[in-house]
Amino acid sequence: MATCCFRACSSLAFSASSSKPEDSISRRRMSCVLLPLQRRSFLMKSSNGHPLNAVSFQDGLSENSPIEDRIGHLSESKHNETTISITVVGASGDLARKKIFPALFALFYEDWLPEHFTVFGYARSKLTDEELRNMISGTLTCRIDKSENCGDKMEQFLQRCFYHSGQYNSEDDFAELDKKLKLKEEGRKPNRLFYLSIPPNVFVDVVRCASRHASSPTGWTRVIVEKPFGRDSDSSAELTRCLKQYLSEDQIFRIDHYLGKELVENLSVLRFSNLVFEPLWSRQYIRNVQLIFSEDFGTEGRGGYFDSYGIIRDIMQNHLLQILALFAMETPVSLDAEDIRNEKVKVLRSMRKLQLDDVVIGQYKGHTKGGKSFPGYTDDPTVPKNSLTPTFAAAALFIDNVRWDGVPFLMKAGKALHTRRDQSSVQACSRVTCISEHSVLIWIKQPMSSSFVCNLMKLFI
Ligand SMILES: NC(=O)C1=CN([C@@H]2O[C@H](COP(=O)(O)OP(=O)(O)OC[C@H]3O[C@@H](n4cnc5c(N)ncnc54)[C@H](OP(=O)(O)O)[C@@H]3O)[C@@H](O)[C@H]2O)C=CC1
Ligand SMILES: O=C1O[C@H](COP(=O)(O)O)[C@@H](O)[C@H](O)[C@H]1O
Repeated sequence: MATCCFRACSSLAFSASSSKPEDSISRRRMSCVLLPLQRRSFLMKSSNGHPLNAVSFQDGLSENSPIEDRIGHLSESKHNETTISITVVGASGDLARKKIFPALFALFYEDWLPEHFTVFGYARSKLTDEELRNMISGTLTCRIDKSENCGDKMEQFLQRCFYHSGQYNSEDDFAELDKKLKLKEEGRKPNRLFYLSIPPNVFVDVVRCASRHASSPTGWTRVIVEKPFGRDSDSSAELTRCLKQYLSEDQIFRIDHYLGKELVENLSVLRFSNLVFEPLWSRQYIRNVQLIFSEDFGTEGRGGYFDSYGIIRDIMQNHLLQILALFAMETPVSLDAEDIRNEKVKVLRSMRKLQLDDVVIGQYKGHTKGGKSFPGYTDDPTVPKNSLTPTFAAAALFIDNVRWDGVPFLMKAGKALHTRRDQSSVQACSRVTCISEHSVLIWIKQPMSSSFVCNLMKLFI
């Protein structure tokens, strides 16, 4: 169940980041969303069994009234109503700005948030509510099918966004956040969601502080955790152990947003629902598989997170490995999340231990092109000058099973490369018929309509 929600949530949250109108959020995918927030029907129940009733949004007493008065007064009339408070922790950062706030706006625009909800940004940076709104308003787009009243809707959404500055390990700061949340919740039964858009080394601090001082007293409390989940197996296990001191497993939603890319979601359907592909999907016809992540911009101020992890932990170990597993797995018993996960695990367990000789790493340097200068990785002020963190890596991986024996899975990932960012692709090339370069080319970042190119002539020669 949790996996289903996490996949759906990631698709929902991140499909909102594109500015292309054809990327409209599909209602099909929304039907399995992490936040069961459909305003009109509210048939789904939250994890603690409370229904998410429709609520009305009224301001109640004036801002100047004491908090207790406001809450006390309102709770008489609203104690049966439910509200949701979404706190984006790390609100000043790249992910929050580019993807999370736009995704929340898209939900709001499409009426998928309950009538009463509040969004809080939380980070150490000192910002006012207005500064947060200015920051995020630049990334909100009306890329949804109909863009009527978009400006009004943006304004309404921004008015529901607030900011609280605090340290990630300060219980006092989270207690202050709790007071502000209560004020906005106005006596309604609150459900609270914390989206951890921060480097993993502060996950546990935040979860400790939030669960002790800012969890919902009567509704559910859930936490979305971003990858990477630790630096290695030991730290990943330790992270899970620590999180579980404060949360039960069904409160934790782990996200890999590449699973939400439309084509990644459709990879299983492509394979298992099209009889033409499945017989060709093996060492017999596929010479190699390439998974390429290529961005034409660098860290741009994200060194605080990136430098401790590097490109392998940022992209390869999670996004690309997830795609590899989906690409290579055997037919699952069903397309249910658990069944797919079981098949993916089998692929990962069949993988040969990576040899150093099969890996290349690098770091981008500054250069000048056409009179314009491009900074190197260590020119980024958030990166230590002597950093050796890789920003590029390429590796040849092998799966030692009957289907894939001897077929290299080539992974490449890099920041600040020459190629444009929409050139991530999965390539498969027929062993027998690879006259030109590609037999099957799957674009991950492109909209569905132009993202799958299949040269049937070559496949069937
Ligand atoms: N950027 C993206 O596109 C994606 C990112 N992610 C994941 O999201 C998480 C955040 O990524 P992103 O937003 O890019 O990262 P950022 O570097 O932008 O960091 C987010 C915020 O965390 C705080 N921060 C940064 N470095 C540190 C540090 N060393 N210690 C404590 N706080 C710090 C900063 O806020 P302040 O100083 O104000 O407290 C910053 O604004 C990561 O786990 C990443 O893997 C996942 C998918 C996509
Ligand atoms: O997880 C991450 O992904 C982004 C790229 O995501 P995309 O959806 O825009 O392709 C990457 O820039 C970032 O470094 C990484 O943390």
